[in-house]
Amino acid sequence: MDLQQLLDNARRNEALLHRLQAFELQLLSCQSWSDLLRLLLQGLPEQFGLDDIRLCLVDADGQLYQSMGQSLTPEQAPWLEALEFVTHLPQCRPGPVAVNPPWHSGLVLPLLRHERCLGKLTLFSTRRDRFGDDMATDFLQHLAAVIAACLVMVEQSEQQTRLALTDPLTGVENRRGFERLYTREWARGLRQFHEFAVILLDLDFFKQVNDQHGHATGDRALQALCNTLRQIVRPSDPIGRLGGEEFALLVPGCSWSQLDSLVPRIQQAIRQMDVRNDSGQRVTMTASGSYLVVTPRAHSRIELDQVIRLLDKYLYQAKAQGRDCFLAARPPN
Ligand SMILES: Nc1nc2c(ncn2[C@@H]2O[C@H](COP(=O)(O)OP(=O)(O)OP(=O)(O)O)[C@@H](O)[C@H]2O)c(=O)[nH]1
Repeated sequence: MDLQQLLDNARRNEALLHRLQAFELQLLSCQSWSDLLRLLLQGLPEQFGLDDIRLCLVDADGQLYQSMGQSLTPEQAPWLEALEFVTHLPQCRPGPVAVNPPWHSGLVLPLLRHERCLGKLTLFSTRRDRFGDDMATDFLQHLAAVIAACLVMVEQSEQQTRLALTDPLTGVENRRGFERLYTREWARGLRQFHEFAVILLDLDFFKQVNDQHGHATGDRALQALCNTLRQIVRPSDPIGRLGGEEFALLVPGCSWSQLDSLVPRIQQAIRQMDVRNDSGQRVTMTASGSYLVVTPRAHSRIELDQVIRLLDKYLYQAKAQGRDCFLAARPPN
């Protein structure tokens, strides 16, 4: 190799190093799955002229997939399909890998954190000479180590966010969490011209349950209520605890006629809940509530607070009508 070639190589390496350093800074500023996955799936190929990348992640208990699913917006959900989740990954060494057409060269980088393998990143190119046996991979291994650290960091940050949005007793969304999902559903409804239902419900005579059977029984009743609701709606349908014993359900794509059959099923399931007091005796429960269908419109945004205020009025009437009663609310124009 002559001097000119050596200089050219050195310049190329320096440029690559700068790009890697800039990319690492972007990685380190990621706080959510949305930031990190956008950077890895879109930024990495763009900024390094790669033809494709594949990210494989170890997710033994499905928690990682769930955490990403909860955090990404419905529009970002296809990113999950672009990732590969495995329960176990055999040790792999960094270096070139055999690839199938249309790719002509590939490089695999294990994502290691404190000697634990979190996954692997594979880079693909249509150029045969892009990833060869003689290629130095130390820069890229460093990048892989930063990616691994960011995966751990973002997972922790997402856990904190989740905790801040979750009701600790029942595990459902708290008011802020429910509001966030309502806002997301409103935006989705606007884009896809679809409606969604909101159901507000409140356990009847709950103070008596606490007074007669103790607070622990009351807590069990609230947990049983949430488990019951979870079994009736789809796993992805948001359930929120808005306060004490007041809960709300958001049911995407649910029409008035579907509510006509869903609401009685909810009432029936609550009547059948198996809540026991400290002596093992069954405590029967009922709930009252109100419901409406929200149709998002571009010109007038209806906030969750407005919906809940309206539903509260009907809930109050339902209670006044003797409880174990759900009323349809007249939606705002
Ligand atoms: N066990 C338990 N009780 C709670 C919790 N949060 C609120 N409560 C109780 O919920 C009860 C609500 O009572 P009220 O608002 O009078 O309503 P109610 O007795 O259900 O009467 P109606 O709603 O009119 O049928 C109060 O006794 C609160 O102390 C909780 O996390 N655990």
